[in-house]
Amino acid sequence: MIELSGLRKVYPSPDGDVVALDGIDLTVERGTVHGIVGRSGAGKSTLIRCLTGLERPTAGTVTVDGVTISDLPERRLRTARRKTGMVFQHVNLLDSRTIAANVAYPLEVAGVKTTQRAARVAELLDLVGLGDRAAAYPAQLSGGQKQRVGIARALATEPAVLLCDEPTSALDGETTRQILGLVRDLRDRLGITVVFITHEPSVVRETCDAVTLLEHGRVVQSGALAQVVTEVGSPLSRALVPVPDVPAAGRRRLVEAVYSTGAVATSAAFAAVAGLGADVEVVSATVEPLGGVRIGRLILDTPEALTDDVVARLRAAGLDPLPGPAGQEEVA
Ligand SMILES: Nc1ncnc2c1ncn2[C@@H]1O[C@H](COP(=O)(O)OP(=O)(O)OP(=O)(O)O)[C@@H](O)[C@H]1O
Repeated sequence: MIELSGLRKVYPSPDGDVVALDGIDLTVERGTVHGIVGRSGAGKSTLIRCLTGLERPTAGTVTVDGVTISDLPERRLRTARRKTGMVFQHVNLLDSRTIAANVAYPLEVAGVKTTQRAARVAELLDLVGLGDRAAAYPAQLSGGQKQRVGIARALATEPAVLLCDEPTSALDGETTRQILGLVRDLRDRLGITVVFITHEPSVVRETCDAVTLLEHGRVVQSGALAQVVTEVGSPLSRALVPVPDVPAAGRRRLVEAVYSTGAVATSAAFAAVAGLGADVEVVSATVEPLGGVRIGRLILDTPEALTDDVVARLRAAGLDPLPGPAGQEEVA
């Protein structure tokens, strides 16, 4: 559905070139929600702008729904952009227009006839749960309702892809959950492909089917959510299934272990840990619900001499263990 190949974007600046994207290869499967995470400046927004065609890559290709948009001339790009809807953190609605007229706007621009427009707008407002607010004005809506209008407007031209740039970061917890529920619902009902930029691990856990971590314009880790969280010691496993900090002082050798209840029940994992004996201490742990299973992450404090045995026994019990570096370093 979305194919990025060797995508590179360099911004020239008086202090030297800024490499925002440095050779990104990425596939986003049709009908999935794909999270893009990474620190500020990692290149997330640049990636989204390349997907919309607003930004021309310095090198590489961007293919959306079979069309290589990075090669298109400007005029054809304008039509191709209708295949991509965008939702931002702050919804820019036209205050003087009703909700219905805001959602109708992209249809007017696309030249859709008035009668067809009215039917489509009603359908879109129903889809986002605002069927009864068509005549309201933006000032009369809550932040979450405005975001729903933004989503309806983004879907007006029946895009194959919905690009979401931090759409929930200005919303409270409950409203965020409702908007994330709506995004999943749209994926299921419309089969739309969603690319979702976020800073929040909980948003990825609740919404994404797959996730990509960017750092300095490069892909550090990418894959199905269930897969990346069980890659013990990986940055996405640690970020998405966090455990409380382990103070380094007084520790012996730390062993990190991960399991999924898809393969090992928590009771079996705990029994394996208990079987290691009183000399092995659990210093931090969590069990996080994720995609219909639960993911457990444990940090064990182990006598140096027992480390190999602990690793072997945890592995035999179906956990993925990773001994930390010898010495006092943290692995949490
Ligand atoms: N128009 C531009 N001109 C010059 N440099 C830019 C431009 N846009 C982005 N950059 C630089 O490219 C790099 C990636 O920026 P980008 O905005 O894509 O990161 P980001 O991951 O979206 O960050 P944030 O989470 O803070 O929005 C940064 O070093 C940024 O300063």
